[in-house]
Amino acid sequence: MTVAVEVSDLRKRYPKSKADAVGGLSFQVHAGEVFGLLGPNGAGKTTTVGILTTRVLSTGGRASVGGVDVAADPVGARRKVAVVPQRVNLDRSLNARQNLVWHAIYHGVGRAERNRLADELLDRMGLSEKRKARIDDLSGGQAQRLMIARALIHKPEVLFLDEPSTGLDPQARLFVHDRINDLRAEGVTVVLTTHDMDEAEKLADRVGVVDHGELLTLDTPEALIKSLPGSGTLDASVRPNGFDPGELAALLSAVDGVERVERIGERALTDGAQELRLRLYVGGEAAALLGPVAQTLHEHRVPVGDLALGQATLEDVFIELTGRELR
Ligand SMILES: Nc1ncnc2c1ncn2[C@@H]1O[C@H](COP(=O)(O)OP(=O)(O)OP(=O)(O)O)[C@@H](O)[C@H]1O
Repeated sequence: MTVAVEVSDLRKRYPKSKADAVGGLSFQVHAGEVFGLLGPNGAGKTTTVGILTTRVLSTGGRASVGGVDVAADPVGARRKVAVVPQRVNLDRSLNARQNLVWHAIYHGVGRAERNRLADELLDRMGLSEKRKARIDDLSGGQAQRLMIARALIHKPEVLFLDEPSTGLDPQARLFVHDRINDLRAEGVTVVLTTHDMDEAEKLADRVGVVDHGELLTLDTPEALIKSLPGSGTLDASVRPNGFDPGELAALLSAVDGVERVERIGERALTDGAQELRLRLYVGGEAAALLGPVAQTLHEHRVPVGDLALGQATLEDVFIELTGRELR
């Protein structure tokens, strides 16, 4: 197994800051995998990617891409990587195709090759008809696809994608996901930062969760979900019938096999009554608890609108690790 990205006891403290933005982070990304870097706002993801793409200088530890130490050889490291930032940073004085060609020139790609690659990438990103478009005339999704095309034109070994589908409509999001899967099939290593847990669960081979500049966990999405206490769930929609949510949660937590209960929402029913939605995390087979849970609610005269089996998700893992507080 070849290592594409290596971060070892990496640290970054911004000038005048009292705390480390990245505080001793260590992980490896394998060549050819899609790696999800997850964490709440301010966790240190952008700073870490900034160091790996040579835009931010670290204050301790080591970081390398494609075997090149980013601090010792930033020029060499830049050849190995490409980054698709969250905000559009295309050159507005150039049209869509010219943006690709100029980027290729910057990276020393020969004339015939860069023209061929620009047309091929425009086609692959569904932008052939927009080749002469001004940047300001592109939609958010088209600009994002053009930035991915630009990133790929010098054939990077590692592609960093910062929040690749924020602000995209479902079609554009699926298109970007398909292209990420294509890149994996071609052996390009992809490091994805995202707040979208569905996206991470669907695309990433492994994910690392960071918070306060430290790595909390790293594994495949499936393994992380399995490791969650109570990875099977039961979702119950009930009319509280005088019980407050805490009392109902306590009632259901007392059912043998229920590990914890979370309130996931409420809504007003057409007759004006409130309906409470609760998620029960269970240790064993969730289906075996359908009967006991229904029985407990029935005994306490709590009407049940719906009781359904579910499965914990990466979002549950994320919340369990990083808490519910706003950042
Ligand atoms: N240029 C800077 N100067 C000072 N502090 C900074 C700077 N950039 C980031 N920080 C701080 O470093 C910490 C980590 O920020 P970073 O942007 O790396 O987090 P993040 O995980 O990418 O967050 P988000 O999900 O919101 O993009 C935060 O506390 C942030 O306020």
